[in-house]
Amino acid sequence: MKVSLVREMRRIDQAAAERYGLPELLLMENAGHRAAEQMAALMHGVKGKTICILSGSGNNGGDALAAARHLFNQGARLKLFLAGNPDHFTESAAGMYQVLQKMGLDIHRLECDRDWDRLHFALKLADGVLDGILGTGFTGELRKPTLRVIEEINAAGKPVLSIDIPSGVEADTGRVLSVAVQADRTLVLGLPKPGHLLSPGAEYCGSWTVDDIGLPSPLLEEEQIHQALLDDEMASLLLPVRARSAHKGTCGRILVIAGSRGMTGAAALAASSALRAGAGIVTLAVPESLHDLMEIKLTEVMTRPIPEQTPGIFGGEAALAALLSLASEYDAVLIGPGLGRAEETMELVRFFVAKVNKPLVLDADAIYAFRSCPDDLSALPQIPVLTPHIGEMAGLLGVPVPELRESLLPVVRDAAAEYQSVLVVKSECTIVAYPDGDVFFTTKGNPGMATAGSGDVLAGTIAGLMKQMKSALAPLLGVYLHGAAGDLAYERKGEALIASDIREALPEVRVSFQKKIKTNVFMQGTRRGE
Ligand SMILES: NC(=O)C1=CN([C@@H]2O[C@H](COP(=O)(O)OP(=O)(O)OC[C@H]3O[C@@H](n4cnc5c(N)ncnc54)[C@H](O)[C@@H]3O)[C@@H](O)[C@H]2O)[C@@H](O)CC1
Ligand SMILES: [K+]
Repeated sequence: MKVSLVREMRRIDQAAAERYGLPELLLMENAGHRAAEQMAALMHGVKGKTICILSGSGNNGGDALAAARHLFNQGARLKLFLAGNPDHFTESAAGMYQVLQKMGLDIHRLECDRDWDRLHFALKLADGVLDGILGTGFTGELRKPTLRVIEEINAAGKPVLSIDIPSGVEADTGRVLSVAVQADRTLVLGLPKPGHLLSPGAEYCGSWTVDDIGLPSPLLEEEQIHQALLDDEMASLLLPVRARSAHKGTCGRILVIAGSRGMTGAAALAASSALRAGAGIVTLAVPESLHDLMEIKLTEVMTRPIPEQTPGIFGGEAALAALLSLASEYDAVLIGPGLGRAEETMELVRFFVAKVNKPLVLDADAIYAFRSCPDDLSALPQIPVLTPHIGEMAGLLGVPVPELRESLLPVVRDAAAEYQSVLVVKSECTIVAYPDGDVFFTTKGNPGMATAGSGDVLAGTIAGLMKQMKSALAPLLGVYLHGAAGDLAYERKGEALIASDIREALPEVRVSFQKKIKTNVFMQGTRRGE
């Protein structure tokens, strides 16, 4: 499913009217009808229940006013408030407002203290709240009265359904500069927006469902929209099917360059995750003094000692020559987990990646190696995949983390183009950005995955997939499988999950996903046969 920016959603809206003859009022009516249905689901029926409806004067308010009519028809008792100016109603919202007036429904304005008291008590007595104050038309800081309404809603603690997006969340960025409605559910109209996915906005949405409100599907699948969800549908298209004639060589020979004294675990996790992702052969290159230890630690992963200058860390010309010669025998290379940040190691990383011409994943300290020279990334012989967490991404860009978070999507998109790299930026919602401008948002994952080694497992998973599919697409499937494995591990271990639990859940996720795909194909087949 695509993810749309506000201007793209407006363009879709306009095209629906101009190219398909679907007027805005009709879409609003659909949105209102769906919102009433969702409200009934949230409240386990609305008949005889009191619902407090907050409407703004934009089209988000129009949706709420349309919903009000349906809820009234279904026997709900309504308390309607206008958190906006009736003189500023959009044409469609004004249309919905007039219908309610003709039905004899009172809509209270919020002007004097008595009005605010009325709102306060209505919220106190309500069984549920419908939030149609602000939608995609809102950016920046809230005006004072709107801020007060939202604070009243949140303080009441009633079940809340937000229409399109919780009021106060900026749709393009997920920013919440003042406050936002804390929704239990959000009915997303048309397509999800970045604000439903990125923090902090995502945390205000509760569970969300997307409804196309009757918009023609060709508009929702437009090629000009360059954001998409990394969902089951996309993963099922990406998942490679292994040929019966496959052997370990065809499934990928992956070289992992990782580890230093004190960080051998990162190396072991990354290498073994590459195998769990289905790679045929994985070799872990480590500084020679750590080699014997790694041989004991790992069974299926092969190990190679690399000459060292300083015990237990990578560095020096002999190491560079050894790594380049070794890499020539492999299909893809992962460099970075647990390398440490010694200057000789950083130098080795920069020389190595400038010379190696293989599908390449740079993780952790290998990303740090480019901190003072990120532009060098664009001159590499390959388009590397970088897997920074948000702090590492901010470090690479030389901006503070809060600043990066505020405009994560455009900044990461620009950086991917500028550095000619695929950026996998890990956070509550990991995003994958390609140099051509395409950006993908994760739908899987959980807070339990914020644990040491989780990133090593992801880097290994991506590298492990690189020969099994088009290497440029491996980050997408890798992020999806890692997130899904993390969810499975979370189900079993909760917040006590550790990185190897994610790795060990990878096979099960892949098997169950393969089964699902087969069932779907089978069902499509029988439907076609009918
Ligand atoms: N294709 C679609 O997605 C459709 C969208 N519709 C709805 O239309 C919404 C967008 O409508 P609009 O563009 O009219 O915008 P909104 O209704 O989201 O917001 C506009 C209102 O917000 C107020 N506002 C703006 N900034 C403010 C601030 N800082 N503090 C307080 N108030 C502020 C404005 O005064 C205006 O009244 C969507 O979110 C959705 O709910 C639907 O009506 C049907 C079709
Ligand atoms: K809203």
